[in-house]
Amino acid sequence: MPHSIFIDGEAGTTGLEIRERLERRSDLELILLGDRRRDVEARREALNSADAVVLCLPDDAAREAVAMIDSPAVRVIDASTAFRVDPAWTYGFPEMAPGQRERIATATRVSNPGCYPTGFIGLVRPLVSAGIIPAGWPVTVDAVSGYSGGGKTMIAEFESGEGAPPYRAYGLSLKHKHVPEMTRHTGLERPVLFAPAVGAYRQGMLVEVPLHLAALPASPSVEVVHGALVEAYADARFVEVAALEETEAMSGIDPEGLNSTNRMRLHVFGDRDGEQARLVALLDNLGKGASGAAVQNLNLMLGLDEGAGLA
Ligand SMILES: NC(=O)C1=CN([C@@H]2O[C@H](COP(=O)(O)OP(=O)(O)OC[C@H]3O[C@@H](n4cnc5c(N)ncnc54)[C@H](OP(=O)(O)O)[C@@H]3O)[C@@H](O)[C@H]2O)C=CC1
Ligand SMILES: CC(=O)N[C@@H](CCC(=O)OP(=O)(O)O)C(=O)O
Repeated sequence: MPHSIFIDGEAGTTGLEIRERLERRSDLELILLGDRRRDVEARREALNSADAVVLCLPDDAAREAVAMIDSPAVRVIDASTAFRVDPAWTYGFPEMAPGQRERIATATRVSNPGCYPTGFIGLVRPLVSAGIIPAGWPVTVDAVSGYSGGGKTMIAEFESGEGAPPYRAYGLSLKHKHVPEMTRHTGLERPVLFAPAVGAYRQGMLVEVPLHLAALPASPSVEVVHGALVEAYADARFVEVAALEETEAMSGIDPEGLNSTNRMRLHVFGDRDGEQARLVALLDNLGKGASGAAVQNLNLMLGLDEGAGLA
């Protein structure tokens, strides 16, 4: 019998992309509310009758939805920021650490990572674990996202034709909602300095961590940093590390390069005998950064092939 799945927020940016990935599958059956999607009683019934629910809602609405679930049998994936540093929830980044995939598979509450944190944690956590970046190190992350990262409201702003800028730096208060998540799940002790920006293109992102290698305790080379990432993701299906030869031949990197996939590619730029490196993650904010990751987690929680329905 197919597993029944309810996407709360089915008509939003993230919800629609999840729906597209699920509705062509015969092993899953979607509970769709259509015009009744804002009807609290209809949602309550769907939230309690599905085998698994994926919440694609703003934070407050996600908290309310979780409070509406009485059935202990329902498995929950939340795409919002609400539970990403909540110890009662399992962080849904299967490639993040040994054993994480298994923890997700047996969890009833999984928080789907943010798009920027997926790139940042993907780049930095293995280096902290390997002792290359000390836990107390001050770390900076710069990033640019397509405007779909801001959901329906930002899409409307950029597609209205009413003068949205080609590029906008934001997060200028240094209190972006992703900072606690980035800090917690890398093992860093100081809040990460996060400098995000949004560009006038729909989808895809670059997340970059500049490193002064010579200032780090062991003055690691570009090859040592790259080697630690290669080792961390040796068995990963959706996270890859570009070969140094490939990276060295690149003169630019397109944030749209992995759009419509659930993949993330990590790069280590810099001279092999140099003192600096630029670590850059490329991903689709709506792929591995949101909807693709949610489907990957759903597959794991239902005991299915991790990559079912994913490119
Ligand atoms: N966009 C992205 O790249 C990413 C988004 N996320 C997270 O996913 C979640 C959804 O974001 P996104 O899809 O971009 O947002 P959108 O604004 O595109 O969609 C939000 C959806 O939530 C529904 N909704 C809003 N308030 C309520 C409510 N009180 N009760 C029921 N439904 C409600 C809306 O319904 P209606 O259709 O009726 O308006 C809409 O379908 C957010 O928490 C966001 O932070 C996570 C990673 C990346
Ligand atoms: C361009 C843009 O505005 N992006 C969003 C983040 C998108 C995202 O990942 O939101 P989650 O918190 O749900 O993960 C922002 O910076 O708030």
